[in-house]
Amino acid sequence: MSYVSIDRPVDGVAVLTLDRPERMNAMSFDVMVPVRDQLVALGHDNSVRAIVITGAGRAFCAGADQESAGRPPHTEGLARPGYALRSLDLLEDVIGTIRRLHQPVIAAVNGAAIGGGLCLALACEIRIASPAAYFRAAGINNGLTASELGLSYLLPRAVGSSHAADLMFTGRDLMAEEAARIGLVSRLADPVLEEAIAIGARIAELSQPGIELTKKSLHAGTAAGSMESYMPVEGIGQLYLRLLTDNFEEATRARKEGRPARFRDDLPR
Ligand SMILES: C/C=C/C(=O)SCCNC(=O)CCNC(=O)[C@H](O)C(C)(C)COP(=O)(O)OP(=O)(O)OC[C@H]1O[C@@H](n2cnc3c(N)ncnc32)[C@H](O)[C@@H]1OP(=O)(O)O
Repeated sequence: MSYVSIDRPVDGVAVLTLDRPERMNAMSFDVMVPVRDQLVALGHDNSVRAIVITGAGRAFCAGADQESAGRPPHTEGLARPGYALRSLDLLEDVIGTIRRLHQPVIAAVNGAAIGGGLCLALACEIRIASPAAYFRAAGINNGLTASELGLSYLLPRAVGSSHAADLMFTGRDLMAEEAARIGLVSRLADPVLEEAIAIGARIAELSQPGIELTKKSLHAGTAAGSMESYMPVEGIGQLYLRLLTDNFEEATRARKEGRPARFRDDLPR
């Protein structure tokens, strides 16, 4: 039984669906090990230029699996704190994998995104939501800390420290419209998956190294100590593509000729 499916609805775009709707796509080992492995495999597939993550059924992802009976696989001989840590390691690995992929990842949030599900959405570079979606920093409701899987790093950067604190201290539900208003998601769309695939298709048309370097600099720039120290790094990326591809000249020609640019990323000078 596989709880993850991969589709290729259009050239260059892969859709990974968490597919355990009866458990609201909660993050059990048997869901998240294949999620991690499939993401790594998509990362090595050069025909995939953008990845969409969504959930089957009513939820995007209900966070940590609260119903798994017994011991997760590969944890024989470990006491409970030991296998709880292994479970966290796996989820952190998924979040880190998304950030390390060279392709942009788009969260198509179709319903509840709770606890780790919120973190999964936040790890994606682009988040869009269905009007039915809602979000909850649920760790605090479960007697734990709301800080998990990068939330205290990612959420304030997405919505600002005041909104992040409001959500993390109260564990309240953030409905789709408010999520769009405070910038947690960039668009609301119905059907959300169709819109996410269209965004992926647009990305797939563009220069691949340009997109890859943009992803790297988006993350490095967010973490940089100062704009002045970071601008030269951005500049090196620009120069690298300017010197190694013909894309800038092609974009200029295309603009003058009133046609879409045809980027070729395989032109060594
Ligand atoms: C490191 C990471 C930490 C974390 O992620 S902490 C956060 C852990 N997650 C949660 O606290 C969420 C708990 N779940 C809920 O609050 C609600 O559920 C939802 C908001 C997700 C959905 O509510 P509704 O639409 O009313 O559906 P329903 O009847 O509660 O759930 C449908 C079925 O899904 C199962 N389910 C829901 N969440 C989880 C989960 N996290 N782990 C395992 N199963 C879950 C339920 O039990 C139920 O199943 P059945 O129909 O057999 O009663």
